Amino acid sequence: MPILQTQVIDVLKTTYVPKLKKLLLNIGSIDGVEVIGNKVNVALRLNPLDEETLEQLKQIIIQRLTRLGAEVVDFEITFKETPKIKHIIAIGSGKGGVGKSTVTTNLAVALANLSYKVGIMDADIYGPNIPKMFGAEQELPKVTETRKMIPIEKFGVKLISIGFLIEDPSTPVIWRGPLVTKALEQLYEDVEWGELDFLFVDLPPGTGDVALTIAQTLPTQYGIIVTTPQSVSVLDASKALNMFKQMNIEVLGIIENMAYFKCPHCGVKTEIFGAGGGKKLAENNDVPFLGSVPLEVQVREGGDNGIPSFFIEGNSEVKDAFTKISNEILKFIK
Ligand SMILES: Nc1ncnc2c1ncn2[C@@H]1O[C@H](COP(=O)(O)OP(=O)(O)OP(=O)(O)O)[C@@H](O)[C@H]1O
Repeated sequence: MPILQTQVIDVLKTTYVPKLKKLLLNIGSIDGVEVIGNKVNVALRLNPLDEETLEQLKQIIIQRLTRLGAEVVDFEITFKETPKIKHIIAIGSGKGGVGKSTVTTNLAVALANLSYKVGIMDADIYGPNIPKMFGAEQELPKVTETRKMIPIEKFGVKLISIGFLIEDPSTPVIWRGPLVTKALEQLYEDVEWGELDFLFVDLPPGTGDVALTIAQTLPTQYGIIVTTPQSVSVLDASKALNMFKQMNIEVLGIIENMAYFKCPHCGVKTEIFGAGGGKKLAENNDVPFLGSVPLEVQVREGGDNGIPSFFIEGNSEVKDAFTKISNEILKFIK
């Protein structure tokens, strides 16, 4: 019986990579398969692998193709270049609307302002807000000769978002499972990030598929949780925190957003969403409390007008809050 190309592809699709316990297709792609009589040529493009794992992987493929009748198996393996990023920090929240994108935006510009090389990957593919927060909605990333996207640069931060690539950001993206995985992989791997000190990943709210995919496809080291002081938000935030822990992502800490409102006329502080929820969450879980950000009209206006509130003149409490939180982060990682 002649060996069919489709049979070889089926074998490759169902091959697990030893040690990593991932399917071959989770760490790369099949570039080509050629069958000439009993000889099979396999071309693969993979994430970098150590020599031992690569050798074991080849042996597994050879064994399985031998069972199909192959007598000679030749490999042509190329490796993907992985981005040169020192620290990947995922920003999550339990509930939507607590200010996760606002916090991501302002932390990124605060660190860029300290001369760090910073990027944001907007992984909120169901509601990408980062382009709007940076006033970059009309931008379209250029593509290099090697088919990599060049991030849009605003306020010293490199940005990639699905929002740049869909025609109408108000139309919800209704992708599921494998398409989401592919899109997230591309938003990370097929981007000319250059060298970065920090890549912030703005996750969708909650503990769904995207967060899991990020943990599996990106070498995410750290997580930050954003919550309001309100008890429902804190309860959901604790689920997000546990999700990070289960995925072996080190929790850098909790940020409490919309912590209080200071009346611009009389200076009285009102704790609209209650007080201390974020701090308590941090204490109960033995993770650092990174700081509080006040509720301010300028923050909302900045988000709507595409100017990060860190840059708004006279907006010192918010700027101070983000400066302090950035310094806390830098204490843990540099
Ligand atoms: N500290 C703040 N003061 C005033 N407005 C704020 C503050 N933080 C966030 N906002 C506003 O609240 C709204 C929601 O914020 P944002 O989009 O950052 O939340 P999110 O948690 O990323 O939401 P989601 O992920 O559900 O889309 C925005 O209009 C934003 O400008």
